[in-house]
Amino acid sequence: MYIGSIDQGTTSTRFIIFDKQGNQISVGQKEHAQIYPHAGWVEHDTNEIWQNTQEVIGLALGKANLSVSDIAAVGITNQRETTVVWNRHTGKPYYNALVWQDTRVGNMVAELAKEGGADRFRATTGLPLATYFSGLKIVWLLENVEGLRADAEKGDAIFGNMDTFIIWHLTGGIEGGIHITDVTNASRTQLMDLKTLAWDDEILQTLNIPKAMLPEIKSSSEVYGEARGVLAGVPVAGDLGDQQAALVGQTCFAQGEAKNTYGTGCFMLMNTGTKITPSNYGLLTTVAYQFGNQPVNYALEGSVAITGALVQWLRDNLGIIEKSSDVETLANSVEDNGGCYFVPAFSGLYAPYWKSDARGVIVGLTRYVNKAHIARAALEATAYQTLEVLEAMEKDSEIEISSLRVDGGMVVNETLMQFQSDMVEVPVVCPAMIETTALGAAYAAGLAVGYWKDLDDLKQNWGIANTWKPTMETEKRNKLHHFWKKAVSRSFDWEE
Ligand SMILES: Nc1ncnc2c1ncn2[C@@H]1O[C@H](COP(=O)(O)OP(=O)(O)O)[C@@H](O)[C@H]1O
Ligand SMILES: O=P(O)(O)OC[C@H](O)CO
Repeated sequence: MYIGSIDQGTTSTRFIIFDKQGNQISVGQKEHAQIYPHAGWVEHDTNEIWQNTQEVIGLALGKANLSVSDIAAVGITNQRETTVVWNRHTGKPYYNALVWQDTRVGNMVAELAKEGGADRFRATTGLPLATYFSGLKIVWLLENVEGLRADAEKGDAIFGNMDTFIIWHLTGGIEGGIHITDVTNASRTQLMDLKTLAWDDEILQTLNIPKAMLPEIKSSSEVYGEARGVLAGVPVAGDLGDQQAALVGQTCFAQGEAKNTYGTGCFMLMNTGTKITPSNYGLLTTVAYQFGNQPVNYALEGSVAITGALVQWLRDNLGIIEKSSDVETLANSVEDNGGCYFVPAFSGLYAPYWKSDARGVIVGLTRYVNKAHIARAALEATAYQTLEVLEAMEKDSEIEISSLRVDGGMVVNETLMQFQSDMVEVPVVCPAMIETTALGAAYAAGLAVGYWKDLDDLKQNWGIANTWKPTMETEKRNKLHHFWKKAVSRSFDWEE
C-alpha cells in the first residue's frame, strides 16, 4: 500500500505517491495560469485548479500502474492564504481566487492600522496587518462581488483556502462535500485565535465577516472523510499548509529545529514546541502542526514573498533567460554582482520588514552592469533575504541555528546554495528527498490511518544528500550584506 499527497502550489498542482520509506513512487504535475488583471493583482482560476487536481491524480496512478485501492490514505497540502469563495449548492466560485501575493487590499491595511497600529491583531493571531493573509481578501470579495454578502450571511457562500476547496470537491462537492480546514491553514487567515484554535469573534466583527461562511477547524492529521470520484473510497486524512508540511517532511519535530523552503517565495519555519513564541523582530507566530488529539505545536516563520518568482520574472518579463536553470550559467559568467543589488519587493516586503508600500528596485547601476550581473543580483537577493530572516529567527527564539535544512525547487542551484552558506555562515544541508512539502502531507495522512506508527518511524526516512559549507572571507561577506541593507532601504515608501 502507498500514501497519496495532493500538493496544490502557487504555480502548479502535483499528486505524489509515496511508499513507507518516503520514496517517491510516482508523480503527476500540471501548471495553471497566473492571472494579473492589474498591477499588484494576482488571481487563479479555481475551476482550472480542480480540473488539474483530478488530472494529476489519474496521471500519477497511471504512470505507476496503480489503482485507487493501492492508496491507504490521501493528504492535502496547499499554497496558504489564497482565498476562494464559492456557492455550496452550485459549486460555482463567486470570483477567481485571490492569491497570497495579491496586494489589492493595501488600502485596507493602511486604514485598519490607523486604529491600533499594524500589530493590532498580532497578540491574538500572531500576524501583523499585511496584504498577505486571507481575512482582508475575504473582506474585499464581500465588498466587491454583488450579492455575495447576502449569500454569505445565509451560509450559502462558503470560504476556503485551497485545502478546503479541494477537500470539499474531493469528498463530493455539491453532494455532501465536507467544509473543513486544519489549524495550520486557519492560522494564516488572521481570523483564528492561536490559543483557543477557534475563529475569533472580535476580529470577525471588526472586519464584518459572517461566521457562517467559515470552515470547521480540524487537526492536521485525522480521517476527515472519504473521497469520491477520482480517489473513491480513499480516506482523506491529512491537511497542512505547504510550509508547515515541509517542516513535517523535514521531520523538524524537536523544539528549535528549522527548515527553509526555496520556491516561488522562501519560507523559514522553526518549531517552537507547544509554546506560543511572540516575535519582536518581524517574524510571524503560526501553528506548525497538530497530529490528531495531541497538543498543537507552534512555529516562528520568516516569509519572503519573492525568490524563485524573481527567476521566473527574469525569464518571462525580461526574457534574459529561457528557462529557470539558465540563471545559474548566466550568473556564473561574471565574477560578482558588479555593484548591482536587486530588491524584489514586488508584493511589498514581507519578513522582517512588513512594508506593504515597498516596491522592487535595482540599484548600483553603472554602464559596467550587464544582464549577467542582474541575474547574479537576482540570485543573491534570495540569499540576503534568507539571511535577514535567519538573524530575526535567532533573536526571537534565542536559539543559534547551527545548520540550515533546505528544500524546494531552487535548491538544485549550487551557486545559490554556496552563496547562501557564505551569507549565513553555517552549513546548508539538503535532504535526499526535496519534495518535502508533499511528503509532509503524506506523513500527516499516513499517521492518521496507522500506515506509519509514530514520529520516530518518520525520522528514519530522513537522510542528507548535499552539504554546502561557508568559504567566503568575513570582510567580503560583511560588505555585501552592508550594501544589501542600503539597497533595501531604497525600496521603502514607494506606493502611495
Ligand atoms: N535552477 C534554478 N535556479 C534558480 N531557481 C530555480 C531553478 N529551477 C527552478 N527555480 C525556481 O524554483 C521555483 C519552483 O520551485 P517549486 O518548489 O516548485 O515552487 P512552488 O512550490 O512555489 O510552485 C520557480 O520559481 C523557479 O523559478
Ligand atoms: O506555493 P508555494 O510553495 O509558493 O508556497 C506559498 C506559501 O504557502 C504562501 O504563504
